[in-house]
Formats: sequence, structure tokens, C-alpha cells
Amino acid sequence: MANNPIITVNNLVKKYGDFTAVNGISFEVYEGEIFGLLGPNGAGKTTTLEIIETLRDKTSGDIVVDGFNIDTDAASIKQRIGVQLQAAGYYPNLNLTELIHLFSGLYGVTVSPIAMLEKVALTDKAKAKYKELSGGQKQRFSIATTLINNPRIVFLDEPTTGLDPQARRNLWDLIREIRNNGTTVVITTHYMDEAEVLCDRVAFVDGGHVIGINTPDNFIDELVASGFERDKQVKKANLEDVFIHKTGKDLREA
Ligand SMILES: Nc1ncnc2c1ncn2[C@@H]1O[C@H](COP(=O)(O)OP(=O)(O)OP(=O)(O)O)[C@@H](O)[C@H]1O
Repeated sequence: MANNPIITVNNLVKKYGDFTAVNGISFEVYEGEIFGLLGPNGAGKTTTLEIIETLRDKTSGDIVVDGFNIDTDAASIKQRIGVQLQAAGYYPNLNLTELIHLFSGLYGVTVSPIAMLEKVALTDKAKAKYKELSGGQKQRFSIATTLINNPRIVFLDEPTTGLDPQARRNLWDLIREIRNNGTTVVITTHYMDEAEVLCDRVAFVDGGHVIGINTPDNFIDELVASGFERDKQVKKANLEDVFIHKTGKDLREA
């Protein structure tokens, strides 16, 4: 696959008063990949994403998304991306079908709510309200809303936080399916096992800088080649494997 940049971020800076939250971040996201932004709390990941999503102003730097410059064509960028809303954005008295109608109206597109819900395996909840969903279902619904405008890129900020192992793996499958259908995915996560199995490439952000970009495999090989060894012999399974083995792969939220 040719590496066509679909997002280019060059020397991005964001200051909040005297505090510099993003201090010259540069990276490219390639078309068709799952790209992970990783880093400690407060590193500047969400700020960076929200600036690319046109939801927050930058202090300086250049951003091009799918050929459009954010300074001159923010409206075109908005049309081409899918962004997860915070839960507070979901009107409590509307059911999932009504919410999808509402969002498609906001985007100015016509979609079939059932077809959208089918993409995220929620057709049986079409008449349920958002607040009645389990954690995993809420995340899947929120991902469905990012797909309404048939975006070129979706941004997922910590989509699996708080989910049980089954729901997390189910969401990984959904995210891979979205990518396999041609949508580029940008994701943040604090789970390194998740980034390792899901992301084609990851960027580590710390203190408002990108401190490395590579495939998970190459990062691990580099560390091992430098002489790094884990303290203790790693077992062939971990506690999450035990969890899945004992409780099965089926979702528990029907
Ligand atoms: N509106 C704001 N005003 C002032 N400072 C802010 C604002 N938003 C974020 N910050 C600060 O900017 C820094 C970067 O925050 P950001 O949310 O981008 O980090 P993050 O990498 O996404 O962290 P986390 O992993 O905890 O989500 C933090 O120190 C945060 O306190």
C-alpha cells in the first residue's frame, strides 16, 4: 500500500495563556491506516485531535486534512471527518433511531437509521434511549454517529476505556471493519496491548512533543535490540486470556 498522507500536521503549537500544551507536534497519518496517538495523561493528545477536528483553535502550525488546509477550508474538513460526541451531546429523551435522524439532519445527509445501527450491531436497540445502553453499546452507538456522513477519517478518543474484555475485543473488530471499508482511523488509547494489536502505526506524545513514530512491531524490535529485557519470564498467557477463556467471547450486554 502506498503511503499517501491523508493528515499532515506540521509544527503544531497550542498555548493556553502561559501554558504550552502542544509544543511543535508534527506527524503524518496515511490513508487507510489505524493510527494511534499514545502518551501519558496531559501529553496533549486530545488537544491535538480537537484542533485537527476543527473544534479548537491552534496557536500556530500547519494542518492539511485530505488536501484541505485548516486555515482556509475548515468547512470542507468538517464534511470529511467523523468525530465522537461527548455523551452529554445525546438528547436523553430521544431513542437511537431518532438520534441518528437528528445527526443526519445536522450533517445535511439522508441515511437509514437501521442501516447505521446494523453497522454496529445495535438494530435490536433501535427504540432504546442512549442512557439505557451498556458501556460497550454506548461506545458502538457513538461510533455509528461518526459514520453518518460517510467520512474519509474517523477520530476515536479512548473508545474502549471502561469496557470489559469482550466488549473491548468486539470494538477492535468494529474499528478494523471501519478501516477495511476504506476509512482512515485515528485513535487515542492508554491500553498498550490495544495499540499493539490494533494500530498500524503509533506516535508517542510527551510534554507536547512527538517523541517517536513507528509501527508497534518496529518499536518493540528497536527496544529489544537495544538490550532491553523484561524482568521476569513472560508467561504464555495473561490474566485477560484467563478472563476470556473462563467467560467466553460473547458480549454480555444484549
Ligand atoms: N481549556 C484548557 N485550558 C487550559 N489548559 C488546558 C485546557 N485543555 C487542556 N489543557 C491542558 O493541556 C494539557 C494537555 O491536555 P490534553 O487533554 O490534550 O492531554 P491528553 O494527552 O489528551 O491527556 P489524557 O490522556 O489525560 O486525556 C494538559 O496539561 C491540560 O491540563
